[in-house]
Amino acid sequence: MLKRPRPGLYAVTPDGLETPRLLMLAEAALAAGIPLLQYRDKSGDDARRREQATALRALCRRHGTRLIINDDAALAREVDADGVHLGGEDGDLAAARALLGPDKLIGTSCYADFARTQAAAAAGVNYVAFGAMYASPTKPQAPRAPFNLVTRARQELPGVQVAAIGGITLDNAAPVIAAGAQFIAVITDLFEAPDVTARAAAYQRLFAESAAHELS
Ligand SMILES: Cc1ncc(COP(=O)(O)OP(=O)(O)O)c(N)n1
Ligand SMILES: Cc1ncsc1CCOP(=O)(O)O
Ligand SMILES: [Mg+2]
Repeated sequence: MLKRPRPGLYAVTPDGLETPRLLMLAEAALAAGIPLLQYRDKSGDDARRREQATALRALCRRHGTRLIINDDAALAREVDADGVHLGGEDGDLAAARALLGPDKLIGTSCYADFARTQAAAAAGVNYVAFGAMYASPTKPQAPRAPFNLVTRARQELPGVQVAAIGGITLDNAAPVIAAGAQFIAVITDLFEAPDVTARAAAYQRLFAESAAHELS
């Protein structure tokens, strides 16, 4: 059976980078021992996406981090990634499961919509993502999601893991984790940090601290 990724930072790559810079930034984040990395490139350049996804696949394997491909189940299958992330307009969840099989991760955006969350859980996704939690520099128009959706999903859908995204920074992540988010998905605050490895490690420490809190 598919092992669930441990809670932690879910690094999402900035859009439109040249391959050397993409790999340098990804490697810096992976060096902190994060559970998940998403390749998110909206360029529509299929050859470049295939080349970059393949290179990230090798990098992630070396670091023991799961690689998730944004938007594109066929590319996830082609490069043997660990899974795919699909938003509301990115294709059918059941079709992605049929294509990828039972051992790959499928995550989906649920925005601020709990009915969509329940339907996604019934369709067999591995994780749901809520957001934007805060105003996002990457997606300023993204609608905001209340923290209580995160808590509700944890309580009502224990078979599904919960991610949160949108405007998250090291300074505002703690309440999102306290609400129950198992994955904190970050672009700007991670990849624009002066030291990406140190920033990723600081996010990882937030999860370690919250786990220690739960035990005490
Ligand atoms: C972890 C995570 N959550 C949400 C999204 C957003 O997906 P989507 O709504 O399809 O928007 P794009 O990222 O494709 O622009 C995500 N990518 N990852
Ligand atoms: C892809 C996506 N979906 C909702 S907000 C967002 C962007 C997250 O990026 P940032 O961490 O820079 O706010
Ligand atoms: Mg999408």
